[in-house]
Amino acid sequence: MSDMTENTLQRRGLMLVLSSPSGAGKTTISRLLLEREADLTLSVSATTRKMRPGEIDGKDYFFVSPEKFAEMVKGDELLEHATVFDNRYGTPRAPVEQALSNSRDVLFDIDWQGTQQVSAKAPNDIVRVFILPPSLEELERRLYARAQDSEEVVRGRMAKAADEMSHWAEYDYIIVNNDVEQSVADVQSILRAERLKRDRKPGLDGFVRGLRGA
Ligand SMILES: Nc1nc2c(ncn2[C@@H]2O[C@H](COP(=O)(O)OP(=O)(O)O)[C@@H](O)[C@H]2O)c(=O)[nH]1
Ligand SMILES: Nc1ncnc2c1ncn2[C@@H]1O[C@H](COP(=O)(O)OP(=O)(O)O)[C@@H](O)[C@H]1O
Repeated sequence: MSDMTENTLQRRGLMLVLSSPSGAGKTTISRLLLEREADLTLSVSATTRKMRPGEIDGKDYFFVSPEKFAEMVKGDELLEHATVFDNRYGTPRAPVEQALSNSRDVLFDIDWQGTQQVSAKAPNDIVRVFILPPSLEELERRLYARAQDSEEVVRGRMAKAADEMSHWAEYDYIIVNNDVEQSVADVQSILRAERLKRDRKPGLDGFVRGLRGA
């Protein structure tokens, strides 16, 4: 008789990456997802950018000096890192490894550069979702509606949007963020299906052999 305990079917945690041009709604979607998915942990990035009103150090980002960031890179403490809008961003490695080994899924809000690096390091564990705005006009409206960036910053982000969006084909799933509730439901569907994938359940072979009486 093979062991048919839940343990046999425990799956490896997966790495769910959300990318989008700035202002398309990634942060909004991520927050709702984290409220609704108990097994999902956010990877909190380190960044050298300034804190925005309402942001919390250690929750939204680890806000660090350029010197501290350079130290983290040198000490190989980051799983990936990149420069975006003149600021440096990176994913601390240790919390991600810990969450995955505890069978938790990890949510990453990182850009295409970071996605490429994580894809190269963990091709079997990564699930990549790209979020598009319904239109360029709406993207601009959302950047202004957020009202946290100056006109100059918004112009810079709009100029960067086309560049970011040129990487859409490097992602597994594409969501057009018209309606937040629909977008969150779509990401939940992706998560649900990906969690059921055969490859994520190393104990499946023994389990099925047991069912077949082999
Ligand atoms: N490669 C990488 N990109 C990151 C990381 N954290 C955030 N980003 C990206 O950096 C960009 C700017 O993020 P942010 O300053 O929060 O602006 P926002 O996207 O407008 O909210 C976004 O595209 C994020 O996805 C990270 O750890 N690594
Ligand atoms: N589907 C949507 N419809 C309308 N406004 C949205 C939608 N998704 C996000 N927003 C708004 O757009 C702005 C940018 O969203 P945010 O989540 O901060 O984007 P990002 O993290 O991609 O930069 C915020 O003011 C947010 O409330």
